[in-house]
Amino acid sequence: MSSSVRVTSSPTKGRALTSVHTQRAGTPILALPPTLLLPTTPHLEAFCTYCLAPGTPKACTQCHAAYYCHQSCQRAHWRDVHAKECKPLTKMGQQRAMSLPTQVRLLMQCLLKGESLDTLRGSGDKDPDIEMMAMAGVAYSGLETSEQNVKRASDIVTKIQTNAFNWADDEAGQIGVFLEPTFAMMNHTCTPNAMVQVVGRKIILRAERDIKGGEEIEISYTDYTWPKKMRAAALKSYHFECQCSRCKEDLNVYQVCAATEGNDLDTFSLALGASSIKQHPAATNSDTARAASKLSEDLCSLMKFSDASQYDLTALLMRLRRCKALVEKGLWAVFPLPNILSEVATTLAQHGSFPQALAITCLVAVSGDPHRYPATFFPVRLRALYLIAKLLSHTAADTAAPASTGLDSAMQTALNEIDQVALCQMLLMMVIRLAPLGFAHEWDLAKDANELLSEINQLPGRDREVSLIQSWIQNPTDEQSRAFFKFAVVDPVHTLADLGKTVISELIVN
Ligand SMILES: C[S@@+](CC[C@H](N)C(=O)[O-])C[C@H]1O[C@@H](n2cnc3c(N)ncnc32)[C@H](O)[C@@H]1O
Repeated sequence: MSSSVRVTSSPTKGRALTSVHTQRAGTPILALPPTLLLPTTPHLEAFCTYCLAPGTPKACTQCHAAYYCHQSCQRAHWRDVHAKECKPLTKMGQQRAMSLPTQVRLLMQCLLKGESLDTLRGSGDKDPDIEMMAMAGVAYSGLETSEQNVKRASDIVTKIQTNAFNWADDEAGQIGVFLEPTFAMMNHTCTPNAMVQVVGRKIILRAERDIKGGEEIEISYTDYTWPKKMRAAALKSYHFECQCSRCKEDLNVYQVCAATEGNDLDTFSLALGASSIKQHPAATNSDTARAASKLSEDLCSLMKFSDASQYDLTALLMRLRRCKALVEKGLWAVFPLPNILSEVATTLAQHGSFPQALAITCLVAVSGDPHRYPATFFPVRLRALYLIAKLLSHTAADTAAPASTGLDSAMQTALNEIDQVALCQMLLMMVIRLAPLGFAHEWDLAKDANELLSEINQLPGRDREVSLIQSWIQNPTDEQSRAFFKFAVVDPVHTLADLGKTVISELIVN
């Protein structure tokens, strides 16, 4: 166990992980490889079985049920577990192996590796589903289905259910599960002080706000922006009822954001100042607050968690239209609106409608993300910054051509008035600066940002702008830097975000 944390006990939650020292918001507290890691069954073919990198990995030529992005991953996975699981998977046939529930496949890995997850606690549940999974895992692993083996396997299944966490890809969302004994000591709250971030094949525990020495480190096992009922459903397999303020008072994202302390909400934020984001009517007016929570509950079934590559614009727009009440009330941060808007932006970009995608992405980045995730370094927020930069690199060519017909005039005027190059550079520098300290070179998003930044930095004749940008990134909090950041980043993104509102109104009407 690292010297920065220790295991303590909580009167109501069992064991807990506690911070030994004060940790500043954003600091990586732990970085560990997972003990068990697997893409969930629907994602097996699209993510490397060993490192979970997205792409078109190649199947193991024996079992065709494990996929690798590179030979090095295949070799490492072979040493880790595949040497033991390949034969049983081959024996059951590709079709059955590829449709095994994720928990059964994890159980097989435990049984074949002789991993009993000793230090972890299970629920001790004995329901028929658990027994079925245990029987299947034992039989598929080639072990005798004796009472003793099935009992041991049932125990492992309940430990997996209680201690495995979701592995989230920056782009595709929750695509895998992992288990790691120190991480498994952390309890849940929907108002966490820490978060788990995936970098390469490592899991990083990062302070989400300032944590004092002796304070319990708590993470959220679900996306805490989901409405209460949806969070409760996601927590069901952990067998407890969350007693946090977000749950007890059914607070919406604006109310939680208004109560958030211990974060620098201003530096590197696209929102117009910490005080303004805390003053949203859904935080200050109880009727609007209740309406926000109610609409979120009513609309949560609209969220599909589909594969980003398969968005269907017509179906997506129908879902967006159902969110009309949220749009009309300006509740841009309330689930599922920002999630659907991000899907709409991705789909529009896939159809080549870059200006519209840009405007919507800016709207989510200024009016959704800062309220949903108050920490400026939250990966969802950094991904939006990168996307804005990427989309600007597409629209820049359109604005450069005076006879462009691809842009409507308001967008053309707005883009012409912006120094798009400086904006891109500064957004990308924010992504790199806000990556977990010491891991920027390993984190895919920061690597992509660095690559795009290197291309843009080669543009000639920009010495004056480059020197202003350099002094801003070195001293982002001094008065001059703040003014420059507002002028070069915050104001232009807000102008584009306002155009995003028009784009959405048109999409809802048409
Ligand atoms: C990943 S483990 C966390 C460590 C656990 N407390 C232990 O003693 O091993 C998850 C389990 O911790 C307990 N737990 C986590 N968060 C809780 C909370 N907010 N309230 C009550 N119990 C909680 C539940 O029993 C849950 O199934």
